[in-house]
Amino acid sequence: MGNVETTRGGAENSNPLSNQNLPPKAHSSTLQSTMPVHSHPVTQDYKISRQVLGVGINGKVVECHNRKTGTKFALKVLRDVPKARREVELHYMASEHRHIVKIFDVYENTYNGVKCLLVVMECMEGGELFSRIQERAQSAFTEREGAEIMYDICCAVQYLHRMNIAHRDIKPENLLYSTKGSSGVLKLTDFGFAKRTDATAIRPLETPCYTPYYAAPEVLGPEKYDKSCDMWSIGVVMYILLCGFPPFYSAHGLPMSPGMKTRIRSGQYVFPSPEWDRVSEAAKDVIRGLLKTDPSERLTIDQVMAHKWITHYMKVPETPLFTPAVLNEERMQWSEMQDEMEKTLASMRVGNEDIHIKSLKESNNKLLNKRMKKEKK
Ligand SMILES: Nc1ncnc2c1ncn2[C@@H]1O[C@H](COP(=O)(O)OP(=O)(O)OP(=O)(O)O)[C@@H](O)[C@H]1O
Repeated sequence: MGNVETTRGGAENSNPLSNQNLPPKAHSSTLQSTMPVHSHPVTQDYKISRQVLGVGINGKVVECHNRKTGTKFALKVLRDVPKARREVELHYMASEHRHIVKIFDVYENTYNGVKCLLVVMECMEGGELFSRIQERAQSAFTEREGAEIMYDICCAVQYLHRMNIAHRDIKPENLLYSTKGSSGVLKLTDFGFAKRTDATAIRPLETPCYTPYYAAPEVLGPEKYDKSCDMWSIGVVMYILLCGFPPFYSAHGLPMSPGMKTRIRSGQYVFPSPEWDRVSEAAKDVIRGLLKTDPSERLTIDQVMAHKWITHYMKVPETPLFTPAVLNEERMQWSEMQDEMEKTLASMRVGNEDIHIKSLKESNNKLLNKRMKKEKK
């Protein structure tokens, strides 16, 4: 890290290639916001490389170079469906922030009759957050560095929440460094599950009914519920950052047990010895506030940003942490941890999609109708 400068946490707009603040070109269409979308072939402006940077469930990310400047970018290829449009739109809206991966250009091109969205992003060459900490095995990784990282992540999330956008997929794989080395900036990416939470967001015409699989969003209201999912994720990332293992292990060092999901839901976790012995009480206080099972009790991003451990991260003790060593010891279990976090995030989202559940009266289900008639008698 080591990037404590005045622009920290603020928006930046330095790239001349950016279309932001420019009106859409004559041959471009626009999405819901002012995002310009080019309809000419992406290959006119960028040379696409065979180098695959990553593959996700929604599409491939490959390396590309701007034909005029030779600058390297990452190109995400998505099938042009409404969900992808929402992803690109919300990511673009937020992409001016220093700690959010920047989108430079968007194209809508058709390949073999399939409409695609092609998103040109800054190329994140520094790898994932925890891979970088894992590489630190030889030098001490301190609580203060952990606090600085959390400050950066929280800045990005505060920016999103103030724009009424919930990310809903904050996890270690979506936190990437811009470059290798100490000048790398940590940024949040992958808006595949992001959602607008303000009243102007498009909602179904009818009042939605929510299925509370994970918690009760109707108690909190959908807006706050979506944001509270991000807060839970921040809590998990912070916990791992300070010790190297997730909060909901069956027991540190043992494989994930089937009961882990239940424990996540009931919020059972501990701060085991020796990893947590020297971690400050202030850090544990933030984690306790973030990992509350009841989303209405969980800290909001503004509350976290006001907490001394985050605000005064430069005063946090420089206690060496076990994190790099534990991450190295437990490489094998990392993918299981990722799966479990993914499943939990998914269950939180399922509880709060804009799902309209038909009333029984609207049902065309013959069996159900038969049963209702029986019950009336
Ligand atoms: N801007 C970037 N620069 C470099 N690599 C990137 C960039 N964006 C994404 N990647 C790589 O591509 C992978 C997939 O990207 P992304 O997470 O955006 O796709 P996705 O289909 O939404 O994935 P997921 O399955 O995680 O939801 C990432 O894990 C990362 O390794």
